[in-house]
Amino acid sequence: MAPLAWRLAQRWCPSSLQVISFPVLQLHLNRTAMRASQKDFENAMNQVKLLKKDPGNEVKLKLYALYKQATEGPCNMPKPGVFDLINKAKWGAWNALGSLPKETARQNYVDLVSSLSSSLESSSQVEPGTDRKSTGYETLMVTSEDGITKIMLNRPTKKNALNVEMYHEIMHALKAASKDDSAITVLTGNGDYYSSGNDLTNFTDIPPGGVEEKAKNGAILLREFVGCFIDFPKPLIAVVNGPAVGISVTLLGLFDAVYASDRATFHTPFSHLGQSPEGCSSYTFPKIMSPAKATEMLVFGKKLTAGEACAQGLVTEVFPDSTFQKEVWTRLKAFAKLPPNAMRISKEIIRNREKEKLHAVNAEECSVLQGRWLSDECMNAVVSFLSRKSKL
Ligand SMILES: CCCCC/C=C/CC(=O)SCCNC(=O)CCNC(=O)[C@H](O)C(C)(C)COP(=O)(O)OP(=O)(O)OC[C@H]1O[C@@H](n2cnc3c(N)ncnc32)[C@H](O)[C@@H]1OP(=O)(O)O
Repeated sequence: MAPLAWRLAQRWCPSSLQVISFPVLQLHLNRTAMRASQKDFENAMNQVKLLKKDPGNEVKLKLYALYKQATEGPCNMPKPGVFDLINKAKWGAWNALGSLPKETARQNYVDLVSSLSSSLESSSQVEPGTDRKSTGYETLMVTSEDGITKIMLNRPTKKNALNVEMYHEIMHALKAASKDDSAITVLTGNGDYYSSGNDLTNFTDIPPGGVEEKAKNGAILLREFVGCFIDFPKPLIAVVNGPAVGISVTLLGLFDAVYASDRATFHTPFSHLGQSPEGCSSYTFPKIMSPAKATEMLVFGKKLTAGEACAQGLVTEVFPDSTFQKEVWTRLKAFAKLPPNAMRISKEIIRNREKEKLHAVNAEECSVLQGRWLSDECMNAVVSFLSRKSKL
């Protein structure tokens, strides 16, 4: 039997559509809207065939899954048997997209192909300057157009859990976005989740210095990571496409606006995990929603619906999932046309008053968490998840 990689390579462009030779320039000029048209989608399928280099199995599975979701909707195949490795991998990737709307899948497919085209050198010419894609990210899809830099968490099969690489890549993408010519920056998730929070396998890779060194390194990384959100100079908007857990929720207190699908939920189960709040939430949440409501979330782990989170001020506005992407991106594109320097300066005035305090809170939270990570309560919770005994 041919190796898995080769057999996937033969199937990664699942369309039977004929190759239509639209120039790549047309693809970019056609993209007057953030949402991909059917023509963009077809162009992207053709682009895939022109890639010179193999993008690897993980990407090919993503392409397959997004294609199926865009054309057929949620996974409708029965789960293949354990020995049917190829179809099981494909089924897993498609199924992980959950109820992601077809239009969003189509847009994500186009974005993914576009980022591949620039990173893997398509054999076609890409017109410079019309549209920019950041390259080289393993865990993110970063695009920049219409004055908006979109940073999309891109580990849908792991519910966009943040592994160590993703923490670094987000910091890198934020630093790049702070200097690019976009007016606003958006963070969102690919697939059915916004993010399931810290990747619990981050706890498994113990360095020679043991668990103490691991906890110390984790606290240093977390402090730097949250610091990037505190200092981010442009309007930063969260487009919460689905459930959000842990650090992906706490960070929302540092965003300038939070738009959520009515499918989204907000869950900070720190006590269940033997941990404590981060992302400056011990300071921002009581201010945003009252100390008692913040306690329900951060201490007792109460999960909020999008409507509840909006009523408590954590979320700016909730949209029906069926129109979420359309309504939010229309609004964001209008915001992105506002004078960028005025927006930056207004944000600075609001944020500067709080910056010193936020950095101090961040430092304290990281130091407390460093201790929590060494506790039996935390270790037991992580082992329990990793040995598949528990889920939220
Ligand atoms: C530098 C360090 C900084 C640390 C900062 C600290 C932050 C604190 C937090 O963020 S606390 C929150 C931690 N998150 C969790 O505890 C979530 C754990 N995940 C779950 O409970 C569930 O996966 C779920 C409820 C999110 C989704 O359940 P569902 O049944 O819909 O899906 P699966 O469980 O089958 O998930 C699909 C695959 O994704 C893997 N996965 C999901 N979330 C995580 C995660 N947080 N860490 C690691 N892996 C995760 C899951 O294991 C499945 O993988 P598999 O297909 O290989 O089995």
